[in-house]
Amino acid sequence: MLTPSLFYLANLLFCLAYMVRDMAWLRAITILAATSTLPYFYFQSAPLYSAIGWQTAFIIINAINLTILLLQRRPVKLDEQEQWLQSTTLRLLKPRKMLRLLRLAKTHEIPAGEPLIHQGQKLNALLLLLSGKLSVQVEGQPRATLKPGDFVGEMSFISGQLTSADVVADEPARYLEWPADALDRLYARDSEIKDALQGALGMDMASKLARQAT
Ligand SMILES: Nc1ncnc2c1ncn2[C@@H]1O[C@@H]2COP(=O)(O)O[C@H]2[C@H]1O
Repeated sequence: MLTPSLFYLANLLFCLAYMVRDMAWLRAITILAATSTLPYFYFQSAPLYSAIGWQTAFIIINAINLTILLLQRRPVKLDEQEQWLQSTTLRLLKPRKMLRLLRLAKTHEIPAGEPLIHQGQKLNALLLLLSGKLSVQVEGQPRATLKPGDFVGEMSFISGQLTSADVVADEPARYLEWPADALDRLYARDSEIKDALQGALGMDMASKLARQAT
């Protein structure tokens, strides 16, 4: 009597699993449901080993995927600089995605007075200023000042054209540099990062326009 009831319960659990939208819950309930079928198959007049084998395979597959999902959902630890980026320029990216993006970047430092970008060059990179101050000049005329958290070289990165201005360090500066081809490869692999980074670039340009208007 107990085993048919367990089998009935297992099927109800399968129904519930197919109703939930969260993948971790779906897998957890499926494991429970599949486990509940095992006594029913075992305590038949002749144990149904083939059914037991298949249910065990489903349990193992779901358990492996559930473990991977839960590991991916662990909270991530961010250092001070990462926390700052997460609350400012890269806030559209989830922390784990942001770390994935940051792993592709190299950090550079330049002294005051040093040029970072020459007008008309093929930059093939996207930069993000971490500290210091940069001035943007066209034909020697000042156009804008860039502060920590601003992207640099984003115009040529987006358009694929040559750089639109000279960019010079007003004070010692530290910045991140992503090679454009590494970002292209990441874009192809992870559309969530692509959408979030494109959103961040849009917000960056909007804030530069707003600064220019004041
Ligand atoms: N008017 C502006 N305001 C702010 N930043 C600018 C301006 N013009 C150019 N830049 C920056 O200077 C960079 C020069 O290279 P890019 O054209 O790739 O990207 C440009 C921007 O990052």
